Amino acid sequence: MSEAQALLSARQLTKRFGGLAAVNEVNVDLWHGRIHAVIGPNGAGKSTLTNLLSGDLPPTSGQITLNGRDITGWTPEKISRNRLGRSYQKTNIFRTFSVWDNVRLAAQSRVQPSPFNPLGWLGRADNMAEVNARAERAMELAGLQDRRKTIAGAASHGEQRQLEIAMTLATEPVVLLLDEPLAGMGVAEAESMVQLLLRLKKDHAMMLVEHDIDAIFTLADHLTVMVNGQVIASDTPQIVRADSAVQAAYLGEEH
Ligand SMILES: Nc1ncnc2c1ncn2[C@@H]1O[C@H](COP(=O)(O)OP(=O)(O)OP(=O)(O)O)[C@@H](O)[C@H]1O
Repeated sequence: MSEAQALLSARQLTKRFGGLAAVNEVNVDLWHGRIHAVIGPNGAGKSTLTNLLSGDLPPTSGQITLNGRDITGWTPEKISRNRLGRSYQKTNIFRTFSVWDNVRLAAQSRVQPSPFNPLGWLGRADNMAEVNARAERAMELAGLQDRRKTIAGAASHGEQRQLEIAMTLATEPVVLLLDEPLAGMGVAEAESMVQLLLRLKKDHAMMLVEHDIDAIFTLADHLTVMVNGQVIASDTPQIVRADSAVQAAYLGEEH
């Protein structure tokens, strides 16, 4: 990979649902060590864009490359094994399991079972050691070392969001797609999540779909604004903030 190559690139990415272009010829580049935030009003196409990049939805047209390889049309599992991780807003959490067991299960998902012995990894001590080490690193990175035994469903809202991120980190992604990690958080929880995202930024290429404008201006190097499936602005947050079309369409007068 050359220095000048984005880790993840989407070109002319389009998703149609019948007559509706939910994502319309969108270009995105995610670079190592940088956070690319995506904002837009409800229905703008942010979740659809995330789903396209993670392989959860096939695009109608356009191309996605990861580390220089064309991954368009790959399954989410294959994309995940190629080091793209996304968080799924709690839907992946086993609420009756401990925080540690959730992270460990996520770490196991990276071990690819052989088609001849799908449970082969179960008896392999070296695999288990690797899985545990990966889970341990993810717990530490996400700041959950003191919550190993906490039952996930009983953890605070903020801790559950940290857990989603830890589960994503357990697959050792280099590209991270995070869907509203600050949603529903109080001031203190949001501040600690911002600090976590700043730590993660150093070693990842990140896309952040987020509504919290203050957090975006703290975190993001690049800001894309979507409206009705289209990108109406994409530049540094400072330049985007000054864009009159953006102010009219999204940010509102208070910004
Ligand atoms: N599976 C689907 N089938 C049909 N239409 C869909 C589907 N998923 C999304 N849409 C439509 O595509 C458009 C974009 O939706 P999307 O959820 O991507 O927007 P969003 O920006 O993430 O919104 P929000 O902020 O509310 O989550 C919306 O008009 C939505 O109704």
